Amino acid sequence: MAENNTGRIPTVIADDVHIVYRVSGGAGGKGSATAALSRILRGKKGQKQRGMREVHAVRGVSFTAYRGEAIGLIGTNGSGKSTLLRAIAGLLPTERGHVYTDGQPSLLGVNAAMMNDLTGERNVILGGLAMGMSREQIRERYQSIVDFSGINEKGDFITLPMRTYSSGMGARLRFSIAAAKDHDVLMIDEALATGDRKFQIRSEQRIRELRKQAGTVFLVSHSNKSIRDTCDRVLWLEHGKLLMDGPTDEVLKAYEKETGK
Ligand SMILES: Nc1ncnc2c1ncn2[C@@H]1O[C@H](COP(=O)(O)OP(=O)(O)OP(=O)(O)O)[C@@H](O)[C@H]1O
Repeated sequence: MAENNTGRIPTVIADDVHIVYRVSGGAGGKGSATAALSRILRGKKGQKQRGMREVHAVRGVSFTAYRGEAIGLIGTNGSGKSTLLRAIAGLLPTERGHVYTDGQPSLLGVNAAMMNDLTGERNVILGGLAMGMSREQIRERYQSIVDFSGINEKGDFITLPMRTYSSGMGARLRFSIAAAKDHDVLMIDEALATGDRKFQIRSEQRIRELRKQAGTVFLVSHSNKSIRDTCDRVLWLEHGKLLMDGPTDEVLKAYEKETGK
């Protein structure tokens, strides 16, 4: 993208973005046996289903993110933070409005796909390949990824299947693989909350480095401290709407006043 007249380079532009989920939910709930049975009885996939419910998760959000910025996303549970990130990553279609991005943003969520039956070691290789690193780059960075994750601090865990890891260990490994690469736009969804404090400090340091390498980082977190330590700008979402967009201190102060935390 071209530089604008302020000299800053935009990396993500969200223009009046609306995201709507469509959920088929009968009286028994979408996961129940009766709901499944009624879906089968209703027939083919393409048919319009009765009882389809809409969740308007993001409602007219607009902002521009620039290179070198670390932007925190805050808001109470269900306010639309993860949905907005998934739309920026191109994983969800917009109902209305547009998202423009410079390059392919990488979304790192605590649920990022990893193969639980494979060892941590194999997952580093697969995860690296999935993020577009070459085999050579993965070989070069392998040890620093493992060291950064701290997985081997208490024994040789990296050669064990990932299903034997605690949720914090899995999240740390995912973050370490993603952070080994320089990203144009890196989006982190709550990854920091699952690691212990020592790991959080290391990841915050890495986020600051990624920013220096001219990328843009988005961080969804319920930890105001993580946001304060890493972000210079904060977007506050509530009920899918952008309530505030401004410098970290200003927005967090208003958020803390409103929510009491
Ligand atoms: N897959 C889905 N199908 C239907 N509705 C969904 C789906 N995912 C999220 N929602 C709904 O969209 C709204 C926004 O959810 P989202 O996960 O984006 O919020 P969030 O701000 O990230 O919440 P949290 O802080 O709890 O992680 C909520 O009302 C939620 O119920």
